Amino acid sequence: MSLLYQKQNQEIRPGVHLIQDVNASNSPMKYTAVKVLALDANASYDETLGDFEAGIVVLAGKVTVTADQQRFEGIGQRQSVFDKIPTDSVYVGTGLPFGITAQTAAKILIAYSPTTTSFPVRLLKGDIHQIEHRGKYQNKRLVQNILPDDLPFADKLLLVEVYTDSGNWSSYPPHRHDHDNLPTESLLEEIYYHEMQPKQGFVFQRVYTDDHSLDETMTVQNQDVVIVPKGYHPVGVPDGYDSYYLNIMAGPTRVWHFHNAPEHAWIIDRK
Ligand SMILES: O=C(O)C[C@@H](O)[C@H](O)C(=O)CO
Repeated sequence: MSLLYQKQNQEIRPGVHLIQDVNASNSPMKYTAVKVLALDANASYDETLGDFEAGIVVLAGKVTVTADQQRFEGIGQRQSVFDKIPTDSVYVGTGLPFGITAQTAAKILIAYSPTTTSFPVRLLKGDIHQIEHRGKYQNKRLVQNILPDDLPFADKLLLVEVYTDSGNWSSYPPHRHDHDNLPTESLLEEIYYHEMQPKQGFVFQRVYTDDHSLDETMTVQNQDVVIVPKGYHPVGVPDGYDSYYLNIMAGPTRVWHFHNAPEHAWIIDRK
């Protein structure tokens, strides 16, 4: 089973390019799926959700999103994810149609999670995001929460953006969230959508379980996806390149309680 999905570029409608499409038909993921689209200016994409909720994240550019008779005009806050400005997103509940029209060239990520419980359509403006600076030494990262577990706007989906500067590590020390053992640990699948700056860069991501029955280390390039059905999932960023990733998490219960690998937990406690 490969956990790495290299970027594609397939024109699926005029001006709409499919960069990633990872779902239950081409992966072992049960709770999470993702689509990444690049839209030329004025291009449109639409879809009707089945038993899924979705988070439409405007990674870059400006778009108009319509959903359930609501219209969000000109949303999106940045030209590139590396502007590091919190962006706008739209939550769309189960069974609803939605449409996206690009006002400028745009890049969109659509995160999905299967559910039959529908929440109202909601615009998640970038300026409501909680920003966190985590870690010390070469373990520093900037976190922009889009749909964290303390915002009760979705049934399953959790969405977060993470910036890791050149030479640093994130999702580190290694942690897992694959045991359904609340309140200690929650079972959450996770999908990583990665970008790098400059874009010829690469990062390394390891996904492994305690018994090493799963232990893969991947070279990840711009616009690749890594799936984490289970296990620890640290990311290392080489010197000279900055990393961005967007995490989609979902599982039986919408709460993020993780377990740090005990042998590496000392990394957090350093003075
Ligand atoms: O803090 C980080 O480095 C980001 C990670 O927590 C990342 O969002 C993740 O792995 C969530 O489980």
